[in-house]
Order: sequence, then structure tokens, then C-alpha cells
Amino acid sequence: MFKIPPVSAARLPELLRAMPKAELHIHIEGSLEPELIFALAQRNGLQLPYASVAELRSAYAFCNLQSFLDIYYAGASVLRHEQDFYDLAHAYLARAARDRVLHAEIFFDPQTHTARGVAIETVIDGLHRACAEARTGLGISATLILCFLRHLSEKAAFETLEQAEPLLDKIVGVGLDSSEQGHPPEKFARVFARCRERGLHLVAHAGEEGPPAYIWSALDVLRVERIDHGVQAVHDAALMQRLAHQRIALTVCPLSNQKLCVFPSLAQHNLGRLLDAGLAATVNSDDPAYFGGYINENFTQVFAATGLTARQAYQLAFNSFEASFAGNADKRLWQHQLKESFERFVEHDY
Ligand code: HPA
Ligand SMILES: [Zn+2]
Repeated sequence: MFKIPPVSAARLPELLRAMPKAELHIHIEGSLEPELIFALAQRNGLQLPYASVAELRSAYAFCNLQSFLDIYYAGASVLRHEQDFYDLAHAYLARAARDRVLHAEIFFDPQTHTARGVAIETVIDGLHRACAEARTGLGISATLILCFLRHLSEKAAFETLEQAEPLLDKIVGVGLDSSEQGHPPEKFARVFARCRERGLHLVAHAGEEGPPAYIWSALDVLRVERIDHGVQAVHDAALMQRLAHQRIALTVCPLSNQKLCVFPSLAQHNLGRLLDAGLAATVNSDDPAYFGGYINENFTQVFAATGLTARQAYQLAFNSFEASFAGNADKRLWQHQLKESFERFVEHDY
């Protein structure tokens, strides 16, 4: 890595906002802002159990993953038509582009929608159209990762994969999300093996609230390439060594961890410790409409709370490109743009 001089705390937020980055952990349903929930409810003739945007927002008080998920699935119920999914993804991509996200790998939960009678092609076609248009329209590259809901059965996951089969050219990989505790990765070993045969990339949420054992089995049983969250790895020294040696990326989401009480406070977040141990950590927003901020807010708040440095900012952004499923030519170009943005910033700083 080239030499990065210290940057004053006052100017660090500016650097964090201006630096090119990739976002690898964003649930598109978690970017559904209350305003859009109300607009879509009206467009689709649906009655919401909240009188106003403010009343809905005031219901966003969580103390763990499950209490969040209950509200998150309820919010997603206003998504009915292909245009709804397009509008949702377009809104996120426009917002991400303003945060200097050059590339996004977007999670979606088809089972949340197919359970309500929405066809999987309605979901995938709408999201994919927004991603395809964003490349020229917004100058951002975006791909889709289909997530299986782990609180549902292996059989339901296989059915979802079967429904998605004709649309697999529109997704880059599969993931595993929803309620972690009591739903170990092993439950989905066979469906992940099938996805691997299909040439899909594999990721899974593990070690958000769940134990390090779930990270081990995500790696060894599911054979995933990245771990989503993974912050509980610090409780297992052998696992930390393995993650560091194999450069297995963790997609860390600081504001999500704060809002779901994974850490007592943001100041106690272990992102710095993960980086110090040589892990390929990245910073992401998870569910920005629910957790109080998009990717740049995650960067600026966790840096302010824990005292991370400009050098670590560079490392995090570099990791985000390295860990992405984009082609090598794109990765190198983006990493070059990252280096240039730091050089420009430093030149003006001194
Ligand atoms: O943070 C999360 N964890 C698990 N499932 C999820 N679905 C949306 N966000 C999350
Ligand atoms: Zn997540």
C-alpha cells in the first residue's frame, strides 16, 4: 500500500465520503424508505396500519435481529409489481451513487414476496432492469444476490431455486439471511451445493448474533466465498487466523450492529480489531432505511466513534473492490481510482 499521511479528524469525513467504494451487503428491501412505503401503498391501493410516515418511523425501535425482521417483512408487503421493484432498486442505486459507490452487490429475499403471491420474475425483472439501467444512467455497476430465508425449510429454498432457474443469468450469486440463531448453515448444505454446480457465487450471513461455529460451517459446509457480518469471529482465535490467511472478506455493517445491540455502543465496535488482525473487512449499510444511514453514514459514524485512520479507510475501500464478484479488469480500475482519490485529497490537504 502506498504511504498515506495522517488526515485530521476534522477532514476525515470528507475523505470517507469522497473515496470510491463498493457495497457488498445491502438488502434491497432494507432500503425501502417509509416515504416509499406510503407512496407504494397508495399506488397499490393498500391500507397501512400506520397513519403517517412519522408514526411508521417511530415503530423502528429494535433490540435484536428478530424484532427488526418482523417490521422489515411487514414493510416489504407493499411491493407488488415489477415497477415497484424497479423503483425500489433505482432509489437505492441513485442514493449509493451519491455516496461514491462504484459497484453494488444487492441482496434480495424472493421468498418474502413469493409467499404473498408475487411471481419471482416480477421481483427479479424489476430489480435487474434497475441494475442494467444504472450502469449508463447513474454510472454505477450493480449485480444481484438471491438470499434464501434461513427460518424457512431446505425444501422451500430448493423450490425458490427451481423458480429462479430460468432467471439465473440475472443473478451473480446466492446468500443466506433472516433469523440466525437456531438455523445453522448445515440446514442449507444441499441447496448451496446445487447453486455451486450452477456456477453461482456463494455468501452467507454468519456470526452476526450466532456463534463462531456458524462461520466455520458457512465456510466448510456451504463453501461460501464471503461472510456477511462475521463480527463474532473475534471469540475464536483459530477462526480469526483462518479468515486472515485465506483473505475471506467480512461484510461488516456498523450501524446495523449498533441498532440491533450486537455491541453495547458503536464505540465498542470491533472493526478496528478485525483490521488489526489482518482480516479483509469491508463497511456496508445492511438495511439503511431502518438503521439510520447509508454507506457513508456507516463509514463516518464508525470512524468517529472508534478512531479509525485514513490508512484504514483506504484498506476498507480496497478490500470492498477486492472481495467483490466483479471481473479483475473492473476491480483494478476501481482500485486505481481509489488510489487517485487519496492522492488528490492528500495534495489538497498539505
Ligand atoms: O442483518 C440481517 N441479518 C439477517 N437477515 C437480514 N435481513 C435483512 N437484514 C438482515
Ligand atoms: Zn444483512
